[in-house]
Amino acid sequence: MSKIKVAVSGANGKMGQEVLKMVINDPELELVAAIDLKMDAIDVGLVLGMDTVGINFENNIEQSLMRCHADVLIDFTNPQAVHHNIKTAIQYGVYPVVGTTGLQLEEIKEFDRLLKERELGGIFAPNFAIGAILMMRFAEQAAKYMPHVEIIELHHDQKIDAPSGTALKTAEMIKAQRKSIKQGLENEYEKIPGSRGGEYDGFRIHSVRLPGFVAHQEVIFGSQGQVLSIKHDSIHRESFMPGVNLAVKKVKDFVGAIYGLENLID
Ligand SMILES: NC(=O)C1=CN([C@@H]2O[C@H](COP(=O)(O)OP(=O)(O)OC[C@H]3O[C@@H](n4cnc5c(N)ncnc54)[C@H](OP(=O)(O)O)[C@@H]3O)[C@@H](O)[C@H]2O)C=CC1
Ligand SMILES: O=C(O)C1=N[C@H](C(=O)O)C[C@H](O)C1
Repeated sequence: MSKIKVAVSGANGKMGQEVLKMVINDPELELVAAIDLKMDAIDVGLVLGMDTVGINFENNIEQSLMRCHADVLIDFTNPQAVHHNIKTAIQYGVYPVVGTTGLQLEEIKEFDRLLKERELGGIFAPNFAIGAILMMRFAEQAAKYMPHVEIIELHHDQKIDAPSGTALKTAEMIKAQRKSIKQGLENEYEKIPGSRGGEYDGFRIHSVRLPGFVAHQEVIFGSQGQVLSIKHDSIHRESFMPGVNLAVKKVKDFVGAIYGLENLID
């Protein structure tokens, strides 16, 4: 069986480096490009602290995809870069697997249309950790019975977007399960603006950013005389790798955009 040729964008980032290791160590995958803006002509292995692997970092996605004939592009960049990278992948007939957060639902719909035009699949997953997928699923179920809810997500202090993609996806799943409720007192007020967090469909999302954290989320449900807490912790970025690996291996089975890893693991 031929190997799946993989290009990685955001390859020198925190997630990108973890993805490079995962791809290099999987005999079914072949790393064909490592793209990152400020990196050029340095062997990937040297940056990862390994032996050379024969693939140099590149900083121009168009030139890179034209050269490398990748099957799949894995993108972990940032909300500003990801749109262009996905469009470029589709243009070159490459299947995108996207972990970058900050994309709007409207943008994913637009990618769905572009992917279908080219008969390609694409996977857009705000979180690739199986535990996080279960946490979201359990929260979705709980919202039917305990509709009063708040989300607290906690991340490292290098994270640019808030709330996290995971918190937004959880909020969308909760919204689909309950009638909108404007939670809290009518006349509650904030002595410091933002104290009650961001509002989504009448409930609150709180974002904590501190050194020491990786990626964590707690969904808290409250009703008469009881609270239910559903919590997930990614304590290392390797937690995301089995999900990314699965997405790379399954993306060619789809046409159009798949939003959420849960759609791959039923
Ligand atoms: N879906 C999931 O399971 C997960 C998603 N994420 C998401 O992944 C994204 C990346 O996270 P993280 O690795 O922590 O971030 P980092 O900032 O560590 O990495 C992003 C990398 O992308 C580079 N970059 C910026 N613009 C481009 C471009 N146009 N082309 C190629 N590379 C570019 C950056 O370079 P420079 O630093 O020079 O700007 C940087 O090296 C975030 O959106 C985060 O929310 C994170 C973890 C899990
Ligand atoms: O930036 C991160 O680190 C993470 N981003 C994703 C998100 O925004 O949900 C996934 C995970 O939480 C880590």
